[in-house]
Amino acid sequence: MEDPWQEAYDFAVEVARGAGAVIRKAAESEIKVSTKSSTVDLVTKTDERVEKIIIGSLKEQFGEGTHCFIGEESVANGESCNLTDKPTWIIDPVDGTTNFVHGFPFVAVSIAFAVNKQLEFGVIYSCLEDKMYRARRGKGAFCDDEPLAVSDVADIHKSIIISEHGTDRSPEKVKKIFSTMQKILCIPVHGLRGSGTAATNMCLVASGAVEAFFEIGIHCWDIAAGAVIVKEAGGVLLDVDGGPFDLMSRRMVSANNETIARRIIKEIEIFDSERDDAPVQKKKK
Ligand SMILES: O=P(O)(O)O[C@H]1[C@H](O)[C@@H](O)[C@H](O)[C@@H](O)[C@@H]1O
Ligand SMILES: [Mg+2]
Repeated sequence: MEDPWQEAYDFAVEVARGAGAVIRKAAESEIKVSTKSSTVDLVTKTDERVEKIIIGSLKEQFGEGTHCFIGEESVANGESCNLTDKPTWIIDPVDGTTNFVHGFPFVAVSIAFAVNKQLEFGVIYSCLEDKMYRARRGKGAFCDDEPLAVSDVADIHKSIIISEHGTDRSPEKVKKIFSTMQKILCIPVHGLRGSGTAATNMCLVASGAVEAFFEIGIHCWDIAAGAVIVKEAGGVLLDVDGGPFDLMSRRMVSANNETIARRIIKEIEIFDSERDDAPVQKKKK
């Protein structure tokens, strides 16, 4: 078959749009909040409901047996987080749950699709802004129907860099995060930013609004769709140690070019973050 995944890509766009409409509606009512890995790792009924809607629609369309699913809330409820060679959907139903809870206006639905562990496409619907970002491997990245291109800034002094604080507040990690940010700010760069959603941050790299986004502690569902979008917009993805990007490693630098990425990497104070695909019995509580 010449183009086996086009139908899946088109369907993912429609599913993401529908999921975003559910989130927008839910944002109008009272939001009940629970916590997951820490007291600042928030989850709501909407996260769970939207994930069920997305996975339910995908299963109905493509069948249960042939496709696999890695979803943020399913993993939180004990399902496996192993990426195999099978066609696999990687889903963050509400990226930016803290923003959603507080009414901070960046919340995204993130859906990616991988085959043979290679990301084939990514769809990110920034649902409060009503912007649909999408990219297919080898076929370009778009916001709505406009092609996306990363910024051409090569001088770090003329850049804006995004990072986030994540949801692990152990003092030694927070210290490293702030020390890294301080060093980057003092390069100096034009500014540091953060939208509160990794998916949206990657769209900002892809659209040229910022030069880079890096984070340690994110999960595969936060960045899988964004990884395709950044790459197809002409950007680069690296590990925070300068090695190749590894989707399951929970760390990443995405940038408009390698010069900017490697300049940031020089300043990053790396800390341990257990891999998404770590064997379950070995996972720390
Ligand atoms: O809002 P969720 O889906 O939990 O994802 C956020 C993640 O939990 C945080 O660690 C990151 O800093 C945010 O950028 C994520 O997008
Ligand atoms: Mg997320």
